[in-house]
Amino acid sequence: MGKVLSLANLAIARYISLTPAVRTLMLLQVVALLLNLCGAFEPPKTLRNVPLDRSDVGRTGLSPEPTCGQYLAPSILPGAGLGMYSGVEIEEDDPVSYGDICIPLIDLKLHVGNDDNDFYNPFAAYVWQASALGMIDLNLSKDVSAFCMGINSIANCHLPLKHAYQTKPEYDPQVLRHRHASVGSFTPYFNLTSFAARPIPSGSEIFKSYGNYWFETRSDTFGQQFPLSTSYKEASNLLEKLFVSMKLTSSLSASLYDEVVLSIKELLPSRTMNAFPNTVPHAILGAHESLAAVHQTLVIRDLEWLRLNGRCLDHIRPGTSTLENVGHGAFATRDLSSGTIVSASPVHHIERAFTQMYEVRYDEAAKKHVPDKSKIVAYQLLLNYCFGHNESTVLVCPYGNGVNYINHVREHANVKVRWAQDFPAHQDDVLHQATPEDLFNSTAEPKFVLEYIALRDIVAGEEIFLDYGESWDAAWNAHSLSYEPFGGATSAERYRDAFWVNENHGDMPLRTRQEQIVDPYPDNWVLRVHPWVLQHHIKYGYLSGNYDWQESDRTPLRDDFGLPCQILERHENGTIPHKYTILADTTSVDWFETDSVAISQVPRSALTWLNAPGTMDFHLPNAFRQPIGLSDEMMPTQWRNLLAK
Ligand SMILES: C[S@@+](CC[C@H](N)C(=O)[O-])C[C@H]1O[C@@H](n2cnc3c(N)ncnc32)[C@H](O)[C@@H]1O
Repeated sequence: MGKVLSLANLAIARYISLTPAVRTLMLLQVVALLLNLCGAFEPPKTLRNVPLDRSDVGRTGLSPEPTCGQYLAPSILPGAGLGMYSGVEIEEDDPVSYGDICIPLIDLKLHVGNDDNDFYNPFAAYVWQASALGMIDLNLSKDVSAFCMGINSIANCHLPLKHAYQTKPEYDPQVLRHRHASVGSFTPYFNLTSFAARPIPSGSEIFKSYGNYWFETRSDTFGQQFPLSTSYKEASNLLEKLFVSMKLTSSLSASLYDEVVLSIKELLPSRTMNAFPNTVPHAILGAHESLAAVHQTLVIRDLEWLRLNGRCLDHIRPGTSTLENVGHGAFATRDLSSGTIVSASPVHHIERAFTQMYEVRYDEAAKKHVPDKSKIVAYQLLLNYCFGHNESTVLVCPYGNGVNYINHVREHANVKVRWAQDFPAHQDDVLHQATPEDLFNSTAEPKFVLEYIALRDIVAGEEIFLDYGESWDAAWNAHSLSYEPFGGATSAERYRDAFWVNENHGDMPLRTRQEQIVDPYPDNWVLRVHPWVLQHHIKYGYLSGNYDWQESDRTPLRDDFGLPCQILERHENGTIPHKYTILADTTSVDWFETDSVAISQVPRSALTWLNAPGTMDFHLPNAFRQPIGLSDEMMPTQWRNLLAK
C-alpha cells in the first residue's frame, strides 16, 4: 500500500502543475491506477482439463484439404526465430494443432550438470514441467521436464495474446514388458492437443503462454522493463478509464495521446508504460475491446506470403502405427505428390553425451545423489528421436509438428530428409563451417532446419515411413535378436503399469500388509496417500472429503506425489469402497517429529498407486537406444569428429 500512496502523492504534485484538460485525464488515470493496484488480479490460468474428443484427433481447426492449414515461418516477433501460423480461421475451443508427442527428459541436472548446476541446456526454453502435464515419474530428484515436439515447442509466447491452451498428453499403458524387444524404446505420452483460447484469424501467428516467470528469468534478453501480464492488465484498465469513461474515442489527437501517456509515465511502472499501444487507433481498440485485440491486428501475415515463405505443417498427423509394437506413427492428411515438402522441422543440435545417464549413488555426507561419470548405464529416450551418425558426436533433434512420429521401414520409405533449401532459418553456411566444438560452445538458438520430402506420390491416410539407415537397421536387428526381458521373463510377467491400474481399477479393495505376505502386489507398485491427509489428520484429528488426486483423473497433483504408505487394516463395515487404516511414511516430512504415523478412516480415493522410482519402461537399462541415421550426404565433413578414433 506504501507504493500506492507514494504514487498518489506524485500524481497530486504533477496534477497541480498541469493544464485543466490534462488534469482531468490525470485524475482519471490516478483513480484507475489506484483501483488497479488495490484490486486483486486474476491468478494465471492453470492448465484446463478438457476431455479429449477422439473424433477431434487428426482434425485440427485446420482447413479442409488441399489447402494448408498451418505454417512454419519466421516469427513476427523480432528475435523470436521461427513461429507457427494458422492458415485458416479457428474458432474458440477448437483444436489448434495435431497432438504433440512428449518425451520425458530425466534428471538432466544430475547427468549433464556439474556441481554448480550451471550447464547449458538447449531444451530449457522449450520444455514444460512434466508433472504439470500428468507425466509422473517418481525418479531420483523429481527433475523431469517434458519435451513436447510440435506446437508446444514451436509456438512463441506473446503475453498479451494467448491463442492456445493444452490439456495433457494421452498415456499408453506399458504392456510390452515381457512381450517385445521394443519395450521402452518409444514414449508412452502422445497426442498432447492444444485448443484455441480465443478465435484465431487466418494468417495469424499462434502464441502460447509460457507464463511471466519465463520472461522474468530472462531479463538479460528481455530487459527489466519488458511488460508482463499484469502490465497489460494495468495498461488495459487505464485505457478503458480514459477512453470509455471520457468518451474520447474520436476526439483525441495523436499529440494529446502522447502527452497523456508521457504525463503518466513517471507514475507507472515502466513495464506498464511499455504495455501501452503506440497509436491512438490502437489505444481506442484496446480501450473498447482489449489489448489482445490490438496485438492480434499486429501478428497477421499474408497467406500468400506464408505459402511462399513458410513450410506447411499439417500434411501429416499422428495415429496408431500400422507396424506392430512400435507405438504411434505419422499419416498423410491429404494426397501429396512426389517431391512435396511433407513437413519441415527446426532441430536442436546437441552433443551425444547430453543423452548419457550414469550410475548414481547417494552421498551421505553431501546429502545428495552423485553420478559416477565413468559408468554410463543408460541413454535418455530422447536419443531415439534425434538424428546422428556413427562418426560424429553431434545429434540433431527435430521438434516440428508430427515429424517425431515417423517410423522406419527401409523398403517402404515414402519420405526422405534433407537440409532445408531456400529457408532463411536454416543457416547453411554455419552447417558447413561450424565444428562440433563451435556448436557445443555456443549457447545460441537452433540454427538448422530439416525438410521431409515425398519420394513418390502419397495418398491421404497412408502411413509415412522414413529409412532410418543401415546403422539403425543393424542395431535394431542385433537388439531384437538378443533381447531378453529385463530381470527375466517371470519378473517382466509380474510387471503391471500402476497408472493403468489406477485408471481401470481405481476402486479395487486394497490388501493389508499382512495379506500381501501371501499375495503380494507387483514389485513396481508403490502406494501413496494424498498429501493433505497427513495435514488434516494433525490439524483436525479426523479426515473429511474424498481427497481425489485430481477431479477428472487419478494422476497426482502437480509435483506433490503424497507420502508412501502401507495398509494396516481394511474396514469392511458395509461401505464400498472401504476405508483403511494406513501407516504413512513421514521420513521426508521435515516438520513431523516421527518417521511414520498411523491414520485411520482413510478413504480409498485418497490412496493411489504410482510406478516405483526408475521402473517405467523408458528407464529399462536394456531398452533399445539408437539415433535415426543422418545419411553420409547430409553429414557435414567437419562434424565427423569420431572418424580418426
Ligand atoms: C522417432 S520415433 C518414432 C515414433 C514412435 N513410434 C513413437 O510412438 O513415439 C523412433 C522409435 O520408434 C520405434 N520404431 C520406429 N520404426 C520402427 C521399426 N521399423 N521397428 C521397430 N521400432 C521402430 C523405435 O522405438 C524407434 O527408436
